[in-house]
Amino acid sequence: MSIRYLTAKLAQQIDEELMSTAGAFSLDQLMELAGLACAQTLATVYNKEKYPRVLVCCGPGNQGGDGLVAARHLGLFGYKPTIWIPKPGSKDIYKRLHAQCENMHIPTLPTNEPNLAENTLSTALASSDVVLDAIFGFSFKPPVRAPFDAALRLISHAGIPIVSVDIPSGWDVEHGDAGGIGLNPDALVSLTAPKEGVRGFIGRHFLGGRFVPKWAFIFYFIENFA
Ligand SMILES: NC(=O)C1=CN([C@@H]2O[C@H](COP(=O)(O)OP(=O)(O)OC[C@H]3O[C@@H](n4cnc5c(N)ncnc54)[C@H](OP(=O)(O)O)[C@@H]3O)[C@@H](O)[C@H]2O)[C@H](O)CC1
Repeated sequence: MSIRYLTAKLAQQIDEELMSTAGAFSLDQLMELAGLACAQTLATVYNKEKYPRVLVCCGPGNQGGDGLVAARHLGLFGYKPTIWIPKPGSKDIYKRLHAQCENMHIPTLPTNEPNLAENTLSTALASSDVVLDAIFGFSFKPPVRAPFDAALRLISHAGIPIVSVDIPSGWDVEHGDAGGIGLNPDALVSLTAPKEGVRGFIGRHFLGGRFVPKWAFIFYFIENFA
């Protein structure tokens, strides 16, 4: 099977195309599908009886929005999610998604003061069973800036399973873990399409060019390399 790689730039262009052409998908729709798929993937690999406490780590971009959606669905599935979102994005959509989680009494870790934030994250990791890494996606540009640099180290050393969305956080989208502080997830949830010749793998998006329009289906699968 031949595999072609998507560059970060192309992934962003496809994203824009999906949302800009006639009959286009809205960001809300895409994020809802993405977040639901992440929650379903985590639930497939880590059952709620053994891994009930999920720490959902959210970044400042759209991937953080995927994380907020996933937290809501995980709550509905019977997990006990907790949200870590140190730099909430300013877009209205993130505020709405976060409010939905708050309405479901899903706790968010306090992050107003840097040291406290780090201690709080450490404590939360110690009382979690699995991390959903929704920190950075295809718009990440190394090197990792604070507070995410310290957070990635803490998450890496927590000794609990990590499920990453799209790209392990801290990895350069096209060159892998060049900085050496990227996460090494146990499972990766990749964007792909439901056709042959299309696969996802660590650190990269793979999409056969001819299937690009079908990306609208946003089919996810699990690449487990534990
Ligand atoms: N294609 C789809 O169907 C969908 C994909 N989705 C998900 O969205 C992400 C891509 O979202 P995007 O907002 O473009 O980018 P990211 O989530 O990766 O993050 C951008 C933010 O991260 C900050 N950033 C970037 N580099 C660093 C760094 N080195 N240190 C700290 N912070 C960093 C960046 O800040 P800037 O100041 O640099 O602008 C942004 O705030 C994709 O991967 C999917 O998961 C959507 O859900 C829609 C559907």
